[in-house]
Amino acid sequence: MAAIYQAVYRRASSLMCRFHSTYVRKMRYLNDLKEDDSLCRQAQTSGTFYLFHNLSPFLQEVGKQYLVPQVSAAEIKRILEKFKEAEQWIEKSVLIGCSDEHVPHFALDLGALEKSVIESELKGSFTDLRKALFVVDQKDSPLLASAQSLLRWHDSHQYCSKTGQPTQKNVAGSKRVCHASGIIYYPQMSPVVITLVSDGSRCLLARQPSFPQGMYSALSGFCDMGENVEETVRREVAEEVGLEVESFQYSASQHWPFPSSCLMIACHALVREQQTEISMNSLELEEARWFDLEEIMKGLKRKPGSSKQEDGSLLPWFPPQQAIAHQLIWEWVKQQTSQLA
Ligand SMILES: NC(=O)c1ccc[n+]([C@@H]2O[C@H](COP(=O)([O-])OP(=O)(O)OC[C@H]3O[C@@H](n4cnc5c(N)ncnc54)[C@H](O)[C@@H]3O)[C@@H](O)[C@H]2O)c1
Ligand SMILES: [Mg+2]
Repeated sequence: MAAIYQAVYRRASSLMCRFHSTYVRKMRYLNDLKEDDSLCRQAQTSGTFYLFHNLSPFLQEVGKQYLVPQVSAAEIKRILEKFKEAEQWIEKSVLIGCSDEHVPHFALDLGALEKSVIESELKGSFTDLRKALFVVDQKDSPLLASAQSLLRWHDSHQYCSKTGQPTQKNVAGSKRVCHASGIIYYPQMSPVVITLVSDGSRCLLARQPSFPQGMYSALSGFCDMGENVEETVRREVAEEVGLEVESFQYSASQHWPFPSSCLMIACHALVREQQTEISMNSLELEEARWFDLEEIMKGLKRKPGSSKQEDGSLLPWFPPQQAIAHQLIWEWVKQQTSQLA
């Protein structure tokens, strides 16, 4: 009966979908896969897989490029048969998207299997995400970041925090259930605000002790429970550099996988021209200072390796394109240069 119902449902939704755009149809299909375990299990047999090993994505180096291969289900099966555990491993995969033609994409972490065997079979290597995000084509970075975040979430939510019993994932990996308590766990992210403070003609960038040498970025901070974005912006700027935000404007957002699954909410904030003296919180930051337009333009042209001077000191450089801080700095430059024009 259930099978007949599902077939009728699929036929009805495919008829309805004819009137929808490619995007709408794709989103509806992904949602169906999340809701319907048997549909998703079937999709695993025709999908493609992005492989990870202990949360490091699999890349192939071709010439000077790093590619993120999509491995077919048949290829995965062939490799897994070497370990005699094929079926069990496919079950661990999580749905991360699909093509316009509805070929589903999954991410699969083969962390417990011998890394070198998989690497030599597929001619590539598992690469730390902190490197991978910055060497692959820019269109692939968000996919690797969100896939790793979802895999990490599953890895750290194997047990119910109330009963201590194992939790079970649905086939798509969009939730986990504790059958003892009935609690459903959904993947979580932490909202973080990243703010580029300006006094009208300069912008404020800072260094955390953990940053690579010479790199400066916009101020960032996790949202506290109950706060809205505006309150976080005002609090973080006050806490970290002792300034009061007068006005702020939302710019864009980005998923960021470090330290684990952040939703970065990027904003521009203005402080009063008369109140620009920085009082830095040295528990969080090792340096915070104002930069004028010329310094910013020079810093944007520098790469990490090119910032060292002959006397060993480092000239400032800023986060790469993949980080939303980069976009904030460019928006500020555009706004400043349009004012000058
Ligand atoms: N993509 C980008 O351009 C970009 C730029 C800057 C920072 N970031 C990210 O923003 C994140 C937050 O920035 P921050 O370190 O300045 O935050 P922060 O100023 O709030 O300070 C971090 C501290 O906040 C506490 N904290 C509160 N809630 C937390 C949570 N949910 N998870 C972890 N720690 C929590 C911890 O004590 C931690 O040491 C960083 O992890 C960093 O990766 C991204
Ligand atoms: Mg901070």
